[in-house]
Amino acid sequence: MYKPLFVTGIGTDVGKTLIAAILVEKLKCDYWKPVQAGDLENSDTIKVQALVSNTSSVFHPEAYRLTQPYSPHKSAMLDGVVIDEKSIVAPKTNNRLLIEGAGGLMVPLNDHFLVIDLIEQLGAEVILVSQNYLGSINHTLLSIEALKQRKIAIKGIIFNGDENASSEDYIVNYAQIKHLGRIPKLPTMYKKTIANAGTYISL
Ligand SMILES: Nc1ncnc2c1ncn2[C@@H]1O[C@H](COP(=O)(O)OP(=O)(O)OP(=O)(O)O)[C@@H](O)[C@H]1O
Ligand SMILES: C[C@H](N)[C@H](N)CCCCCC(=O)O
Ligand SMILES: [Mg+2]
Repeated sequence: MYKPLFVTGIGTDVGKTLIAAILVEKLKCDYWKPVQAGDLENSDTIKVQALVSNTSSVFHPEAYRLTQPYSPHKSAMLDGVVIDEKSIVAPKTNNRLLIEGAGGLMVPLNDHFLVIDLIEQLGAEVILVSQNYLGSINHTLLSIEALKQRKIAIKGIIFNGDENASSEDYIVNYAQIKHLGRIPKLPTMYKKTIANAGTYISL
């Protein structure tokens, strides 16, 4: 049986949800976002569901649905709840499960438990989403360093947006991880665009 795939990023807003949709469609796997902070009426689960065409992927309900768009520990506090990591248990499925985190790896879920701890708890392997901007080499290598320190398996890295071949080469050569592909800026967010974008990723 496959380990779950955990899609994390070098920060928030780097394109995890978009890339999760492309992967769910490509692999026909299930999708689960354990903690949604804010945007409940247009959650990441709703977005991915709207972009996926196949009918075998199952979209599992979030463990925590928080009303405010902040770091989950703060959103939880504002809603008067405390996220209990023991209650975040992967949904049962016979299909491969893709999990999307919130923000990057060191984002807190409560006062002692971070997204990276959740990846370990779930026994998942990681796909890291990076974007090319000035400063992104540092953010990317720090993320990889944290994963390696915990001996978390890294399936590879996907770059999102404009190409920067020299940065991408530096990162994969230095960190010795697999370049799984790059998703260009997509002009439209239709199901067909997402299905076609699967060809940009080797997995
Ligand atoms: N390759 C792309 N082409 C066009 N638009 C993109 C691309 N990647 C991301 N976007 C847009 O950028 C925004 C942020 O992307 P996305 O929601 O996937 O980020 P995220 O990493 O999932 O954020 P969060 O931490 O909130 O979960 C969205 O509006 C998304 O549609
Ligand atoms: C609300 C937002 N869309 C994300 N899901 C949460 C991002 C938390 C980032 C926290 C941080 O790194 O400072
Ligand atoms: Mg997202």
